[in-house]
Amino acid sequence: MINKLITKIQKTNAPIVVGLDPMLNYIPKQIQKRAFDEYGETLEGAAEAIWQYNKEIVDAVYDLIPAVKPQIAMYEQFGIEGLKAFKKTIDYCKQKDLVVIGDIKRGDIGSTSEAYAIGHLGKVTIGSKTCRGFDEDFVTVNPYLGTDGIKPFIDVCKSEKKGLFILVKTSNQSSGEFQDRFIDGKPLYEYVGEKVAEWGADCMGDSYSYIGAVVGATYPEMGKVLRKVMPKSFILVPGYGAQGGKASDLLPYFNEDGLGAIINSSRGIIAAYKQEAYAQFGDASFADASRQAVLDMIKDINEAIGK
Ligand SMILES: O=C(O)c1cc(=O)[nH]c(=O)n1[C@@H]1O[C@H](COP(=O)(O)O)[C@@H](O)[C@H]1O
Repeated sequence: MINKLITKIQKTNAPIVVGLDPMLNYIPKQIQKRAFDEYGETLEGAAEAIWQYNKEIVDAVYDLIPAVKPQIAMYEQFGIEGLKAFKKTIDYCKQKDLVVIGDIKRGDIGSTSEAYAIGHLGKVTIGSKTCRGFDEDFVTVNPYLGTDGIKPFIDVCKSEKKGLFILVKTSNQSSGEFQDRFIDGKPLYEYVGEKVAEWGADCMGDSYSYIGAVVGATYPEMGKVLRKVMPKSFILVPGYGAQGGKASDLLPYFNEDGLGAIINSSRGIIAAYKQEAYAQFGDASFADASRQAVLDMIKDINEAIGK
């Protein structure tokens, strides 16, 4: 799947991923009304609204981008109905030939991680049959539990030809509380980066490992260091746009081959129509605003990285 991701990035000339993080208050009133008229102001109604919203956005942008990243929390808040919308979104994006990164941030003791890995990337055995649960192409994983919490995910990736993005340095304000702690002269995030490189070494695609990392756009100095610590790992870079990350800071996340990073924007794309810069589109053309925001993001990033 890492090879597909790279081929798609090259084809679209867009090292970006659109985050499908639907909150009800981003969804235009006309879509909410249609869903609520049919299903009431219920979990089902909300799930229908987020699915319809996602579908319109995906239809408007799929030809421009290599990948999407649905964040499961946005769906889980609506319980089982929300998870059904999560699955529908994954399947629809795969039909459109997009690479799907399930942002699930899981990680637990080995046996539990194995169940997460099976549910999201692999197949579960039921009697004489095997069935697929969510079936994303990549997932995000939290490495706090160490190697035995990560290994089941890697094993499933090996057999399924899928991939991971492991949290190394997150984009949020408090990420330094633990991640920047110095241990024997080195920050913790560097140890985690070294581990990602080690885990990824025997998981190579054609040019990059399918064991990648997450490094926030909001910490470019650390991004620069981590790029060198994990030269063969693709880096998923959230924090551009809504969290203040700037294109001009992103060059160090890329390797000299012009590859190695994929920049995420969620709110900045899916709720673009609410921003002043795209206000002319209005509620009715929210998906066109998202398309324009994707075009602007691609231009912004490619200019900054000299492409
Ligand atoms: O793993 C992630 O994607 C992630 C890691 C991180 O360090 N920071 C971060 O913001 N994210 C996710 O990236 C998305 C960012 O959304 P926006 O700030 O709206 O672009 C959300 O889905 C976050 O959960």
